Amino acid sequence: MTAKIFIDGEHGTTGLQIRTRMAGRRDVELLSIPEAERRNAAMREDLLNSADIAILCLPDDASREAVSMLAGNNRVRVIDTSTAYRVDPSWAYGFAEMDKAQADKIKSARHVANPGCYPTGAVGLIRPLRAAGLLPDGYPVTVNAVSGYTGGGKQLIAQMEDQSRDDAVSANNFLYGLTLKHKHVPEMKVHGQLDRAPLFSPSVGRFAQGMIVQVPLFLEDLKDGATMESIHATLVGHYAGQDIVTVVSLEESKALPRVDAEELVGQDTMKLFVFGTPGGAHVNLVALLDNLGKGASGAAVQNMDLMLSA
Ligand SMILES: NC(=O)C1=CN([C@@H]2O[C@H](COP(=O)(O)OP(=O)(O)OC[C@H]3O[C@@H](n4cnc5c(N)ncnc54)[C@H](OP(=O)(O)O)[C@@H]3O)[C@@H](O)[C@H]2O)C=CC1
Ligand SMILES: CC(=O)N[C@@H](CCC(=O)OP(=O)(O)O)C(=O)O
Repeated sequence: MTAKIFIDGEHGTTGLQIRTRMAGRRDVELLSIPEAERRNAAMREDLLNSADIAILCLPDDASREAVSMLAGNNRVRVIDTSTAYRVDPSWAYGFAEMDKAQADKIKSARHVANPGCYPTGAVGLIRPLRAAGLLPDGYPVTVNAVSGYTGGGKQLIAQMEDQSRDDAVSANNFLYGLTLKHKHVPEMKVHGQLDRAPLFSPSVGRFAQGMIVQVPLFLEDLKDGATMESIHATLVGHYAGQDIVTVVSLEESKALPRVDAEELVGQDTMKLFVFGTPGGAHVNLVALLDNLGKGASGAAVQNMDLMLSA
């Protein structure tokens, strides 16, 4: 049977990338809204209610509005790519590799919240260490990251690419979220299973897609005896049995002169690294992904496929 999919926000950055990934597929029929009508509420409501799965690629408020347009409809399933429902316990968190039970939760869910790009990296690094008891209660977790500028959607893309605009950004690399209240902090805390909110400092570089997320750790403040090797082995064990999140071997990581934020552009996978020196005092956990791949559109398609496989 062909599943009817409506991408609300299909003409935006995330929506377009989902459409590209669906091209040529025979198992799905895309319901589409003309670009000029993208904000036509009556048309959107009609299309949303006609879909088997609605994928929302909208700002938070518009996502909430779309969900309210489906009130009373018990049939349509929803994947929301915004921040609106990511810590809502009645929504399944759409990070299938997060733990062994998550893929089945997504398969059977009516409502799936697609993770944020930065939390995909941060939760991917932190959660296995919390689950294994290596990262103790009270540990002050910090998360530093750089994203390609498509992470900021159409607005930031225009500011970075069109220098004639009044609000053009000329910087090649800038820090933001300087109040340390970024909207991804609650999501990192809840799904990273942290008891303290992490300190999160994001930045943007002058490249379209790609992302590096870093979680540096002091070994002496982890569970007694934690080493670079035991942390690496914990990550390897956690991600065994699937091929979307890979943990790079310590040998391979040791030989790397640098990590390129754009390495996984166009791919829907994520790589995790453990950097440091054997016997040293510190490790740096690093996640590498495409903000629009495993960080958004790739993950949404992965979640859709899980839901369709139920
Ligand atoms: N870009 C990324 O890397 C990631 C994005 N996300 C999330 O995905 C969602 C979409 O982001 P992104 O694609 O980057 O954003 P864009 O700004 O590129 O696209 C958003 C789209 O939604 C449309 N839209 C806005 N308001 C409404 C409304 N009230 N009714 C109907 N359509 C509306 C916009 O139309 P218009 O052109 O008229 O504004 C635009 O087409 C956001 O919640 C974002 O946070 C999640 C992870 C990563
Ligand atoms: C570079 C940039 O601006 N990135 C976005 C996050 C992109 C993302 O993950 O989006 P949502 O969580 O909104 O879905 C930001 O920091 O707000």
